[in-house]
Amino acid sequence: MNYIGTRGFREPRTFAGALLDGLAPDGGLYVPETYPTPSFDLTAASAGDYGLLTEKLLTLFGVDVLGAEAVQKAAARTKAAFLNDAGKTPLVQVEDNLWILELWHGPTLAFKDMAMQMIAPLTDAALAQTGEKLTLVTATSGDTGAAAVRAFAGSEHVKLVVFHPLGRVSPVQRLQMTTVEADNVLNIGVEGDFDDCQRMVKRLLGEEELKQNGLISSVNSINWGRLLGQVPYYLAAAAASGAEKPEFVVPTGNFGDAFAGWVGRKIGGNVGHIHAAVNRNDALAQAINTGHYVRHQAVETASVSMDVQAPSNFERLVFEASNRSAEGTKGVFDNFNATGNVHLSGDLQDALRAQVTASTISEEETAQTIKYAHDKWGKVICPHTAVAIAAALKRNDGQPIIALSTAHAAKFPDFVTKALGFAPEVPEAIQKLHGHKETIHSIRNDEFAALEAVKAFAHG
Ligand SMILES: N[C@@H](CCOP(=O)(O)O)C(=O)O
Repeated sequence: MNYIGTRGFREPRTFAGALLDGLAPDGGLYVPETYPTPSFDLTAASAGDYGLLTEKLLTLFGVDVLGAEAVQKAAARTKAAFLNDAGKTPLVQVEDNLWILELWHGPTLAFKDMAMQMIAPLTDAALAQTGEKLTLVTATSGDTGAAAVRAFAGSEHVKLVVFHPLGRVSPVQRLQMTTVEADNVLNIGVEGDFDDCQRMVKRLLGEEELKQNGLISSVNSINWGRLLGQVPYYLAAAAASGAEKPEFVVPTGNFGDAFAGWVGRKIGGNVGHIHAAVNRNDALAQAINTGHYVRHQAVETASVSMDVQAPSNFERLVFEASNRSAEGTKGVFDNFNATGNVHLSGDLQDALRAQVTASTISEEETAQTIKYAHDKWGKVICPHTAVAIAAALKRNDGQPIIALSTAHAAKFPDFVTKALGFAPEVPEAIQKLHGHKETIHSIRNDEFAALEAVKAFAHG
């Protein structure tokens, strides 16, 4: 199993190569050369042990180049982050045809833990093979950074740099990143928004100066390894629901999670339609629904981790929807990067909509849905989950729907308290964050400043 780039890069890369590159050298995103066909029954496999399902999937996607031991360790760690306190698939049925998949039982109380806990040991194994050191640069609107810091803090061969938009992640998310004392972690606060941070990361990945000092990659969902860690839970949830091809409604920022669901369906899993639910930062939904892909300044919302206006994984969807046209994909994203305003062809629009649909949820609807979920089902949900459930309730036509619940409500206490009239219960993992020293290195919104900060840290 080899990987190729969405913009034409065709030198075969193994999984280990794609993991340690992050982005393809021409700026494209890695995808499998062809999607594998499992020789095992995906539905039956996922009804059983989540660790075993993950092991099989990782092997199917060529992760076994890193050895069976690394695959087993990675699968065991993602399983620990996935299962609920009772050791079960965290799928909760709230209506006849509506389930909530609670993906926040990992150490930082967000769905990012599953993939991050999985790729940390895989990264160690890949580095053990090459004997090299690695700097990971990562952009976050809150949850990715916290999960990455947790997974990589103290790692011997990895230095981790996390860029977050200053003042634009929740206080809990910030504390999860900035109170971890580890010499191999640098938290950078950028005077900008998430899209600025993500642009910096992509730029840094191509910096020759940094490459001279060792490998450089990212643990954002631009990295195929990150995305792969999010495929198993679609299969496990579909199996646990007992429904035939349930639709998944995914709260969406960088579009990695929704694309992972798409992959689950592509390889023949019991995964039905994928619907992306976005907040007011809805460039993705506008692109899919109107054909206009326009870059806007991100606005601040309650579902802060979804404040993304240039979702990286839209590129993978465009690549697949255009019958894997690297030329067409490159054209769309070169144009978007240069002008911030692209009109997608009618054929491409149709093809995109055949793969994924999308809708926008307002702040008011988000607050109302938090209240509704509590009053109707006794569930206290976070604003991101509320965006998904609001979209799911609008789509509910009697078809089975699984809405993804991506974070614990206590990570966003202010908005949830306002919506409910009382504060969500605070788990011990969050209580423990208070009273520690925070370390943040602030920079202006400037790529040169980002390069200087990473160089000083990576070379130090
Ligand atoms: N929602 C994210 C933004 C980065 O997304 P990723 O899936 O590409 O890591 C966050 O919480 O940081």
